[in-house]
Amino acid sequence: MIKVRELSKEYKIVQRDPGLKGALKSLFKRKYITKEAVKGISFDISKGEMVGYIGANGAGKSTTIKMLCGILTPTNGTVLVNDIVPYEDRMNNALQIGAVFGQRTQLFWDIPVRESYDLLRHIYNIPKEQYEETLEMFTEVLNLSPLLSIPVRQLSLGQKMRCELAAAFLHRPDVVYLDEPTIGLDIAVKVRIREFIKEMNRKWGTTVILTTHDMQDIEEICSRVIIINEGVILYDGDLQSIKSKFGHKRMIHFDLEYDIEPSLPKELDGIAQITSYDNETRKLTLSVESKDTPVASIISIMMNNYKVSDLTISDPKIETIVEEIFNRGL
Ligand SMILES: Nc1ncnc2c1ncn2[C@@H]1O[C@H](COP(=O)(O)OP(=O)(O)OP(=O)(O)O)[C@@H](O)[C@H]1O
Repeated sequence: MIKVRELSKEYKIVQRDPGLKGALKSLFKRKYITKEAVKGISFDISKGEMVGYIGANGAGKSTTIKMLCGILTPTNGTVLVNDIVPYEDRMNNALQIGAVFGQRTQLFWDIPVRESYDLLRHIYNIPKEQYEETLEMFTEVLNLSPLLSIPVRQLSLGQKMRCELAAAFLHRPDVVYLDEPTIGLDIAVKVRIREFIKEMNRKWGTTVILTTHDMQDIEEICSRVIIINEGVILYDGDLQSIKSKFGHKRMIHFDLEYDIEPSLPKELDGIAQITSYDNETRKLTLSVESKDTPVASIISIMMNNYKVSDLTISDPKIETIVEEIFNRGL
């Protein structure tokens, strides 16, 4: 369904000397540097797959998604989505895809949500009966009824995101691209959104490509992940193998009572690593291999060495896993 071959994208960035002189100079003589954001990547995605497209900030995720959507034209390589070249046939491609781009809206800012949907119905030429049936289902699953009569600008982030998702799936597209659909949302809304995406996939076999920094989104929704780093694909395969290799890691966050230059107690040499320390908030984060030493023992050693006012344990962030894959290999 989606075929990506040797896909690259270079951005040309204007270089400007500082100050007014620099600005004036650049009006007459422009200097460019080239940034290669995506470097010859290839993959296939079959109908109905739900794929997590992950990587650190600036890895090239949005650039790839924009080429898949047809918003950007590649510098080299090709994309085919259902035999359509998205950047050459944007109109027909738009009919077969839906998209949610984090903070941007595809709804009309000043009119009630229901009227935006009605406009989308006309844009996508959705048969009236199908539209009403779909909207009724979305209203129930995403709890939209209190929101439909409100203009988008008056909605909270979570309410807006639920409305955005409904808009992306309203015309029952074959493929939906979701770029950070749960960013900044509380856990209840995240759960509802994840359930909705899974339900649409079950019901209509929608292919979903999801970029997110939230590992939980990936775990709940995707069985396959593609990891990109500096424009190159590092891993393409099932999530389970990544988890069994790297899932033992835990992050332990300590709130220290006093600001001291933290160093790892000797007993934790080779077992834990300090990944960050902020001397203003006095937050210290350790990463540990929980399969080697129980987290409880590590905490107890730390408590003997530092005055700790609070602590939390979390799974590693995607960035940490990607960094580790990058450093250690697979
Ligand atoms: N319009 C642009 N002009 C110049 N450089 C750009 C442009 N858009 C992105 N880049 C650069 O290309 C690289 C990849 O950016 P991209 O937005 O694709 O990353 P990303 O993986 O989506 O990051 P994030 O997780 O922060 O959204 C970055 O170095 C970025 O600075």
